[in-house]
Amino acid sequence: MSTARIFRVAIDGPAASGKSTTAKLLAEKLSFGYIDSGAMYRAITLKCLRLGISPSDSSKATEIGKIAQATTITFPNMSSVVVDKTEDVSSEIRSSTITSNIGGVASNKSVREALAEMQRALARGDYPETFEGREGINHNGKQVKGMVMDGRDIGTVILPDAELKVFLIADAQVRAQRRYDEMVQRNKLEEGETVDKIKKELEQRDHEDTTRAVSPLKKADDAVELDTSNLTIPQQVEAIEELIRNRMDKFQ
Ligand SMILES: Nc1ncnc2c1ncn2[C@@H]1O[C@H](COP(=O)(O)OP(=O)(O)O)[C@@H](O)[C@H]1O
Ligand SMILES: Nc1ccn([C@H]2C[C@H](O)[C@@H](COP(=O)(O)OP(=O)(O)O)O2)c(=O)n1
Repeated sequence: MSTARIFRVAIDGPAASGKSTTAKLLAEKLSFGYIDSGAMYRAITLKCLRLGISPSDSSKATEIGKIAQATTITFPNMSSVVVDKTEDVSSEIRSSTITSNIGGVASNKSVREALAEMQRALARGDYPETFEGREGINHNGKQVKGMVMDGRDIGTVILPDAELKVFLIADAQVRAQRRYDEMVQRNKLEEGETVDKIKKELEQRDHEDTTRAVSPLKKADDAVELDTSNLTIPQQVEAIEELIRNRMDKFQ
């Protein structure tokens, strides 16, 4: 088990506010680990759908919780997510089918407990030894001096004592336009997709995320809020990097 202290950065915020882009770039610059907690919820949603289980079926809540407990999620590098050590699901978990079905998984208490256990272990730097017999939970298989984790409840529930908490926000129209541009760029624009439709979907998901009973999205009291609406990606990375560097001076 690791004893070295790890500088933990929690980045939360609504959908498409820039969390994962910013977190990945920060992790690269600072040689920190990066954990995309949303990818874990997406991976469990994918598994349920493949098993023919509707995540919103409340009669299946216990079963879905067991699926989460029994699933191994690996991040072999910053952008890849592998389930059960065999399949790279990085691309498939980003589909609109997964996004529109994720609410049932995200509001399932036992799923959240199972994923919270993994996320905290990852943030402690207890790679793979934390889950003996379930090796495969690691981050690039190496020890790091810091960790950036992004999601909805990282600063409030998962790492309430994180060394730095950031709450990223951006105007809904701006977020929808960015997601639209991303889909065009990746050649993933689906039939009938418009900026307006994406905006409505983002707002619907923000509503679900902020109103669910378990671990709702909310800014932690001690989080630094950053509005990325009028920032470039390098600007938002620099702003957070500065916060990290200032606090790292006093860390250890
Ligand atoms: N400041 C910015 N300016 C322009 N595009 C941005 C900015 N920040 C993020 N993006 C883009 O917006 C989209 C959503 O960002 P992403 O990091 O995926 O958000 P989240 O992880 O919060 O859902 C991505 O295509 C990303 O490249
Ligand atoms: N820590 C987290 C991370 C994600 N979730 C849920 C709620 C989110 O709407 C979905 C998808 O999260 P993800 O960060 O992948 O989504 P976006 O990139 O913002 O579209 O997962 C969560 O409940 N808690």
